[in-house]
Amino acid sequence: MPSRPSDAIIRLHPDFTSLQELPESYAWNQRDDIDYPSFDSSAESVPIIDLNDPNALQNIGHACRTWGVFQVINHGVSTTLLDMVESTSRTLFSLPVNQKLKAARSPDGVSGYGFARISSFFSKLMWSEGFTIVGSPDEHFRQLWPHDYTNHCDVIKEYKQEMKKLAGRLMCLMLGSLGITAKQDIKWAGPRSDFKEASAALQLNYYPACPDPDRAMGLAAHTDSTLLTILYQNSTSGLQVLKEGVGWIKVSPVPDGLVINVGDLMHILSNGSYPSVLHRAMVNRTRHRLSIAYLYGPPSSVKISPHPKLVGPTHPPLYRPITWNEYLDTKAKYFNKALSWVRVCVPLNGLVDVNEHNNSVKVG
Ligand SMILES: C=C1C[C@]23C[C@@]1(O)CC[C@H]2[C@@]12CCC[C@@](C)(C(=O)O1)[C@H]2[C@@H]3C(=O)O
Ligand SMILES: O=C(O)CCC(=O)C(=O)O
Ligand SMILES: [Fe+2]
Repeated sequence: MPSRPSDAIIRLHPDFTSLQELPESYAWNQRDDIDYPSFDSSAESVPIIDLNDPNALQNIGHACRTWGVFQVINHGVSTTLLDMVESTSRTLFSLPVNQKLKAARSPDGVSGYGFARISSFFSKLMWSEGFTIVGSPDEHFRQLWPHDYTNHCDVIKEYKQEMKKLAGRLMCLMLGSLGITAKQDIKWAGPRSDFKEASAALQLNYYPACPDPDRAMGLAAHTDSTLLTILYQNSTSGLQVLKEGVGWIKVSPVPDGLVINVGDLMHILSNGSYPSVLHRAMVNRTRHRLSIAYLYGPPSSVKISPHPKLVGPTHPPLYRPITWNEYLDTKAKYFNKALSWVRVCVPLNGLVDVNEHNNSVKVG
């Protein structure tokens, strides 16, 4: 037993660069995660959608229905900004462990440095570090870089602003492809349909190079509790998505592309038409990997429920109304079974939700 709480934190946050071999606590057996075959992009690949394409709305609808994930190009976010946010993230994770721990996420907090939140559902550790930003990054960044935090804060603030614009645009397209008009049908979209009151979190993920990548896990399979997630990944591949009936498919990085995941709240809002996507991150032997997830949801007071336009006598509402915070609490308790807990009717195709996988059992 560690004698002080800080020992426990340090034990869980090793200096990855000093490890020449994979410690047993990081060695996953296949059965520890969702066990399906993996394919590279030559088998089938996640759709890449050009937002300038006149058919973007239809293409997005098709991708959401069949994949729950797609990549976008020509999205309007500048390469310079993407480079800057990547550089800030890399600088952050390169700090000495003791410095990063000054901005550690508190046990009951959301923001700050820490290991993957979903770790508590697994007995094996994940080969990654994370930093969550909810609201302003100022306080935590001042702890990390007492003398020059302002530039890094500015980069994060600008990135969040640009992501919010893009997320609003994607909401209009995703809802539009379901026959829902943001302006008329979604009250909280606001008079300009810009979803100004939306909430969001930014999650920086770092996956160091790993001596034994085949036995390690960067981030275990999960769905995001969001309406949608916008993920930037650097040029090292690692993200995989589960395609029902096929297996794990690699999402290869596309220059300046952004990955869009359908989250659980969109699954609920669409009454199951757009299923949230199960995804995970694998690691690499020689190259580190960085990803930056913009997790986007409704304002805290808004209850998300199946949209009335998608509900009728033959399509009963499958989920009960729930706020984002209530859903996050459900997720923290039931993990990948959270959607089933919000379900009001027995699924038409059997007894479990499409995303419910029996992987929340402690292993090892
Ligand atoms: C808004 C949030 C979604 C998230 C939990 C959080 O409060 C902040 C971090 C998010 C994240 C990122 C990595 C995967 C994930 C499952 C996790 O453990 O933390 C998601 C959470 C989520 O979408 O449920
Ligand atoms: O690193 C990745 O590719 C996935 C990250 C992710 O799923 C998340 O932050 O929710
Ligand atoms: Fe995710």
